[in-house]
Amino acid sequence: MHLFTDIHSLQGFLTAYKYAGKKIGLVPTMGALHSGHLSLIEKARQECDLVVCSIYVNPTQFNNPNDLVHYPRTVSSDRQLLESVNCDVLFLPDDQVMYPQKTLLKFDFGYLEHVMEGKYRPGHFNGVATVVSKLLHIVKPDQVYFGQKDLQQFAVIRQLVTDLSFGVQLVCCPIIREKDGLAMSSRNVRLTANDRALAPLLYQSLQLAQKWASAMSVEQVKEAVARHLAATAGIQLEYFEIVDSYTLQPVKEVDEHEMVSLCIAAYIGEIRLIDNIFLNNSANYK
Ligand SMILES: Nc1ncnc2c1ncn2[C@@H]1O[C@H](COP(=O)(O)OP(=O)(O)OP(=O)(O)O)[C@@H](O)[C@H]1O
Ligand SMILES: CC(C)(CO)[C@@H](O)C(=O)[O-]
Ligand code: BAL
Repeated sequence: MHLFTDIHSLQGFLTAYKYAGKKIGLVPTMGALHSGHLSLIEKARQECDLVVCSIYVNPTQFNNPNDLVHYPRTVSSDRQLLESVNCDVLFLPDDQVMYPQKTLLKFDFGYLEHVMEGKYRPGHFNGVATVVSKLLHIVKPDQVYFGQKDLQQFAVIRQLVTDLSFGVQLVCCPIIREKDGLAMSSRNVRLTANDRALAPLLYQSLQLAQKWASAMSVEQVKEAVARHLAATAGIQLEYFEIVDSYTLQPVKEVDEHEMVSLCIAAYIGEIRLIDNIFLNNSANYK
């Protein structure tokens, strides 16, 4: 695997592939890689001639400084994992490379960021859009791969890519889970043993809500999920929403929308985790 830490050398390397008409796939990550990330690399491996993974813990998307300081960083095992799935290129920039000056960019994603992650993590999507724009400019991939776990991020990036005519194809990959249903996440390693035992409750709540949604109103399902989680000390629900999978806006009735998702965010002890499932019609989400 080729390792690049600066933009000039990376672009020099990629030029030959672009001239030869090779298809380039980009998988942006913040490292501390797990099988969820590797599934994105593997999908890119199947569909592209050259697979580039970026690892960069992007400070501008962290609304909580404590979360940034404690974000797991495991570069040497990340490199081994990337080798194991035949990733071609690792782009590993530092803050000076990505932000040689304080960025003044401001994005406004309107209604897309007034709910859920945007509401509870002010400035988060501005930081995500900034760094994803930079990565797309730097690598100029044909395809870029993201996980459904960050569903709202995917919707924001869809808007960004169209608004700014990036001309890249977005690919949304399914959520990879632990055996007990917990969505894989880099932050899971920060859970205490007790909290790790509680964490599968998030996915269990989504599954219950999916069942309840066939017989109850949206409001009743939301209340039932809140009650279900309130019964467990150690879990603090931040939001549970039933949303249109594209606009991310809360729905009043499930039947009025072609694609609906159930989305949850909660603190398990000190650690904030998110998860979601498609309620219906999950095939071919783009
Ligand atoms: N369990 C998973 N299954 C599939 N894709 C995932 C999973 N977890 C993360 N991803 C995707 O991997 C990409 C990089 O995510 P990131 O590096 O933030 O990892 P993460 O596990 O989501 O970490 P954290 O949630 O702690 O920020 C994103 O597109 C994200 O949606
Ligand atoms: C897309 C991303 C790599 C941007 O920092 C990050 O938000 C993530 O890992 O989902
Ligand atoms: N996976 C989303 C990155 C974040 O939580 O900041």
